[in-house]
Amino acid sequence: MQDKSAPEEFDVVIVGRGPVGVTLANLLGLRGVRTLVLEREARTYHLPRAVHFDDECMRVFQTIGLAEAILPQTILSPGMLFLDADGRMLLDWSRPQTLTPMGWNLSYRFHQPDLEDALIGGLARWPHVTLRNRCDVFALDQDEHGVRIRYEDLSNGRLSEVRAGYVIGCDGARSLVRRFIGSGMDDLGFHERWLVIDVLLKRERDDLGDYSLQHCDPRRPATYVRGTGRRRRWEITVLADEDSQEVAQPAKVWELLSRWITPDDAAIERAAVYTFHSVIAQRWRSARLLLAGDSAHQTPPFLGQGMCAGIRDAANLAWKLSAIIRGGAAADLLDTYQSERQPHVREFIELAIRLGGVINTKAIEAGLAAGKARENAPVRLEVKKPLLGPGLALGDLPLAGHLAPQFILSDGGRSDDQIGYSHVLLVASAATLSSSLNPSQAGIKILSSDDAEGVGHWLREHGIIAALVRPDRYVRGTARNDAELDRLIAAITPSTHVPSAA
Ligand SMILES: O=C(O)CCc1cccc(O)c1
Repeated sequence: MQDKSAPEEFDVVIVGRGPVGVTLANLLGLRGVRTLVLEREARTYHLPRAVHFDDECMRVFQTIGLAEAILPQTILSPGMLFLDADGRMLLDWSRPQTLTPMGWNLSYRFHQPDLEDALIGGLARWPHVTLRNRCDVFALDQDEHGVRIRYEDLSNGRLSEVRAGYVIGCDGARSLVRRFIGSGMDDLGFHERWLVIDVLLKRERDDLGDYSLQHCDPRRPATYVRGTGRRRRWEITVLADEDSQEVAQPAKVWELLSRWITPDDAAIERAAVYTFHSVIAQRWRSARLLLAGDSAHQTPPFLGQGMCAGIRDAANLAWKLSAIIRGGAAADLLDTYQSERQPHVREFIELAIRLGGVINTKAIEAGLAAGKARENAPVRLEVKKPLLGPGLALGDLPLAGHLAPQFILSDGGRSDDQIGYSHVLLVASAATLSSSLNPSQAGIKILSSDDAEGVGHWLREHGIIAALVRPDRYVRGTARNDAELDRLIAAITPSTHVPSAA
């Protein structure tokens, strides 16, 4: 008979029910990992925070089977224009309106509460995933077997404890889990107060446009972002001598908005001063405690990449956790989490800071290495996706650490749906594999030109005969010849593959 006083056991406890925590919970749910999400607040925070995500994020939402639920809640972003104080275009960051190699559009705008509802709704599919709201974690004690998590149920003041193999802090900028890890923060130097104003238009205002706008007026830089439906956001710099509370008062807010809208046009949903930081935690892991999302890194918003970085953390981390918990992989697999993700997120934060420099000073050439400004023409900005940092990628091989594309299957479907959240070996023909090499025995799926014609084209384009792609869709390694293919398959030890879900 079970000892009634024994605490409940989970494989993973996630602290924080924001988009990063709940995406992670869905990924772990997919892999059969027993997961508990503990959230301090009662229900979805009803005000918007993040407003933009990219094609890679949508691919993660596809992986957890929620892209179709999320897509109707989004609008496509045509991009962002940087204008000088006289309205002349300095920098053009238009986005193609076609599908990218990820199989999705490059840029989506959304209302965060809608996204959170879809992600939280998705948890109901996993009987082994539990969400507890109004549960405030206050203590984490690690021993060699796991972590003891103590929390207060804020609805009745009752203290409870559970045990877990791992605790992931998706608990935001002021993370409690980070405090228990004892991590300091590397400061990348950008800390600015901005007034963030969300409004609901009372009537259509097509003249405001669909592009996001950066008003690079050194006197008072400002950002405009078109949201979904009638939602619009302005972010306006707070000047050095201004008081954060006073500048957020309705009269002052309307004064600042007056060049674009008046109270006849819109109602203010929220106006609050935020300090945008650029920091990265020095330690993302201490044994069984890990960080993901804003607890690990914070960026100025100018690239719209803050939440995206956290979703990437979740996609990188979940398959590694499940390989350890369900596949018997060694725990040092988790050492590759920070080493891979930190340089990647750092590159995005540094670019966002440089963009912030453009917005503040108009100094395009100083701010960006994006090409020379042509006479009377804006510089075009193209943002390249960074590479994964050092970790599992077989770095001396082509494409290692890059994202692999998603292919259209012969039956019209999408390759990620066939592959799932698993490793896959891309080969021109399954016959390429000698009988002694059997990746499927190691739980690795195989996708060939027979399944999707694009596979062969892509391999030829890069001069390779095979590519091993991880569950988070990053290329782990490739092969240019049979010897390299042998090496690639040998690298897929049972310690790092993800077993099929129960
Ligand atoms: O790329 C877009 O359309 C919006 C990105 C964004 C979101 C929020 C603030 C900001 O400065 C940029």
